[in-house]
This record gives sequence, structure tokens and C-alpha cells, in this order.
Amino acid sequence: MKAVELRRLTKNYGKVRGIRDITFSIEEGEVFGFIGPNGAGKSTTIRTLLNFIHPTSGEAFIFGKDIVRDTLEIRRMVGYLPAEVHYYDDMKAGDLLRYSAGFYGPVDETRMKVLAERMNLDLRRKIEGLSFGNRKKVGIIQALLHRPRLLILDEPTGGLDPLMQHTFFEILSEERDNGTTIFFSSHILSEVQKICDRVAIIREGELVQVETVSNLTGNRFKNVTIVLDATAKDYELHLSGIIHHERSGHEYKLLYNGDIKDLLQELRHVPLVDLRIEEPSLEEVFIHYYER
Ligand SMILES: Nc1ncnc2c1ncn2[C@@H]1O[C@H](COP(=O)(O)OP(=O)(O)OP(=O)(O)O)[C@@H](O)[C@H]1O
Repeated sequence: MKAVELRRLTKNYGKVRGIRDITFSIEEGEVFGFIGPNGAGKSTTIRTLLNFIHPTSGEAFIFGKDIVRDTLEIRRMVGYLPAEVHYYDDMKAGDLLRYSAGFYGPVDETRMKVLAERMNLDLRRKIEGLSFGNRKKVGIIQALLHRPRLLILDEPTGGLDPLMQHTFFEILSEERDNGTTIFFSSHILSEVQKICDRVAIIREGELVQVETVSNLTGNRFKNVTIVLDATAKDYELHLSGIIHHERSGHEYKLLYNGDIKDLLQELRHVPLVDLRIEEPSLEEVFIHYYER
């Protein structure tokens, strides 16, 4: 059984495009990233999965349960962090967490305190006095507290400083090691690279690609910088697999997705001064998909 399965899931807001024909699935225990620029449809997908909004067509399942028919059962298995957290301002953070965790059964006070301590959150403070980042921490603890089988996190790191992001990813790794499935959306590719097994790339409401992170950052893609002799005339590389190239003077920068032997073969005929072959960041790889 898949942890999450979407089959041609579509959501329109009246005439406005939300998401169209989204199909992918997440294995149990996987850390799965959902990547796309603002407005791509990440939140729409997540909110449809949790039945906050109704699909226009298509279907989806969480641990085999139908997202529309079995909402309550699904909510019990899921910890959800919305992109924007809205709370009753007048409550203390700790009381709010107790109140919301109470829905799932007895509240694990120790877990709440440990998480709050690690995230440096004072549970006695009222929500209204908390900064955006501290409210985010409340949301993160809320999502984690009842030890859900599946974590769905919508842009979880926004508002957290780098140190806190580090702690947050540490906590996520521990959850993963305990078997929790994690689905999180982001427009920051490097953070997805850190922790995800696979990523789905969404753009303008449509799924562009589902790929393992190791495939994307692994052997296939290289950043190649070639510096030619000043005497070299305008030079054109005759190679398939060049995804993107730019030139300034005698320096050529390529994003290359092909056999490295073909590249070296081609370069034998070139008045080479310098050559660098480096691992591209996920950003650079994705830019190629977005530009298509
Ligand atoms: N309640 C709504 N009513 C009408 N259109 C909406 C609504 N919510 C989202 N949309 C539209 O659906 C599309 C996808 O938006 P969505 O919020 O899902 O994107 P996103 O990938 O989560 O981006 P962001 O990171 O900016 O939240 C956008 O064109 C957006 O304008």
C-alpha cells in the first residue's frame, strides 16, 4: 500500500487553474519533496489531499483511504503544518498544543516539552505575542505531537532562522528513522536536497517530473566550465546533452547531461586552457525543467 497516491487529481477555482491531472505516489517511509515556484499549486494539492477543498476531478488516497470519503480517518493518521498558521491569539502556546493534541487522545506532555525545548519555544507565552517564526514552531510541534504516520508540511521552514532550520531537519530525520512518511513542499531546492529521497516538480498546476534526488544530483548532470585559448575563434560544441550554455569571452559554461566520455572526446579538438567539471545544485538542474 502506498502512503499517498494521487490519480489525475484536478482542482479548479471556478475558472482559475489550481492543479491539473496530478498523478504520483509516495511509498511508506519515504521523505518526499514537492517543489515548485509560488503559485505552482503546492498548497492546492495539499489542501485537496486533506479535504479542506474538494477535487474537481480525479481521486487520491492516503494509506488506502479515500481523501473525500474517509477524511476523519485520514486526519487521525496525518500531522499537518499549513503554509500560514492561524491560531486563537489569546491562548498560551502550550494550552493550544494540549487542546489540539487532545483530539487524538491523551497528550504526550514529555514529547511536547522536549520538542519545545529543542526548538527554543516558550510554551507559557501567549500566541499573540509570538513572532511569525515562533508561531511556525507551534505549528511544527502541533503537527508532530501525536506521532502521525504521515507528516504533511507546507513550506515548513519559512520564518525559521538557519540554526532552527538545522534543528528542524534533525527532528525530521529522527521521525523518518522511526518510520514516519514525510511529504513537504518547498520552493527552496537545497533544503529538499538535504533530506528527500524523491521529489515531484510542479509548475503552473501540472506535474513536470518525479525524480530521485540522487538521480538529479548524481552522475548525469554536470556543470562544465571550459576556458579556451585567446586565439580560439568562435567555437561551437557539437554535443548532444548540452542543456544550457552561456559564454563570456573565451569561457563557456555548460549544464551537461550526457556521457562524460563524449565530452572529453569533443574537447580533444579544442584549444583548451582550463576545464572544470562540477556537481550542479538542484536549483541549476531544475531551472532547466522550468524553462522547458
Ligand atoms: N482560494 C483560491 N481561490 C482562487 N484561486 C486560488 C485559490 N487558492 C489558490 N488559487 C490559485 O491556484 C494556483 C495555485 O496556488 P497555490 O497556492 O496552490 O500555489 P503554491 O504552489 O502553494 O504557491 P505558494 O508557495 O505561493 O503558496 C494559483 O494560480 C493561485 O492563484
